[in-house]
Amino acid sequence: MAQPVIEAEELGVKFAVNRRRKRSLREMFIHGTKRDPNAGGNAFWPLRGVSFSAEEGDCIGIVGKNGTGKSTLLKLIAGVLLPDEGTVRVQGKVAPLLELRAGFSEQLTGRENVYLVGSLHGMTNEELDARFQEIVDFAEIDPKFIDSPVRHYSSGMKVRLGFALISQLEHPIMLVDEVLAVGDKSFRRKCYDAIDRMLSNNRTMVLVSHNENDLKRFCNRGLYIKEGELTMDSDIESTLSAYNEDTKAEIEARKNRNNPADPEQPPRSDEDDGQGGDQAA
Ligand SMILES: Nc1ncnc2c1ncn2[C@@H]1O[C@H](COP(=O)(O)OP(=O)(O)OP(=O)(O)O)[C@@H](O)[C@H]1O
Repeated sequence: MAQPVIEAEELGVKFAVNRRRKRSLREMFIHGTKRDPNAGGNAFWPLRGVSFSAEEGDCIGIVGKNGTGKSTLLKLIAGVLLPDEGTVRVQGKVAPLLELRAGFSEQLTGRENVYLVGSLHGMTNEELDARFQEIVDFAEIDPKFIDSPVRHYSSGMKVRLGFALISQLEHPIMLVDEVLAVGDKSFRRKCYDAIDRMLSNNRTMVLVSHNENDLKRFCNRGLYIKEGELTMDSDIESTLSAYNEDTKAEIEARKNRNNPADPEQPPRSDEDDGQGGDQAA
């Protein structure tokens, strides 16, 4: 039987009170060695006891409410965070499309960032020279901006340049965190084509998204993370149904709480589902 390309066992990470958590080299490179300024509250486990494995060619969608640990899971797979419990074993190189802003240095120009981040991911200068124009064209960065510091770029420009660069990597595993939500319509179409191309090469992808259409389009499997725990690992349709059911039940419960069966009480008009416009709910 083929070895899984990603294998997580009882994976957990803790954000601790007033204690410097172990940081990976990459994390230190991105954030420096400063203490986490938010490390003041109680210790908590954003993610705990997560076990799953992915085979070559799998495209796994991760769903769940905001703040339930989806991005944290991707960071653990990418090696950007180190687990406090359990293990994650990854077979092959990882192309991470997450925290692109953190990956790019604001002071450096678009060109410098492409060379720096590309080389950090193992591309040679020759490869970068050969692909540079293609990357800039894909990202639709106006040539007059490519030598400006990235801090002057819009968030869409940064994500486009990040996607254009990372999608050039031929690594067997891709981790994608919500980047499809950022680009405009025409850019999204190009991203879809690029992802289709990557998946047709039997690569493995893990995608965090709140967009049900994207999840259904690409993923064969779905993981549902609820309050830091993996509550479902199934086909994407069943996983989305379970998530949508829970969300519906939660909205109902909230409505009932805010609006108990009291004929005197007028119905509230400001209900929302608390998902900030999420489409997967
Ligand atoms: N570096 C950190 N230090 C402290 N807490 C953190 C850190 N990173 C994430 N968290 C917290 O961990 C929890 C999980 O965050 P995570 O970003 O994984 O959620 P998510 O499911 O990806 O959310 P969203 O759907 O909003 O992107 C949240 O409560 C978040 O505030």
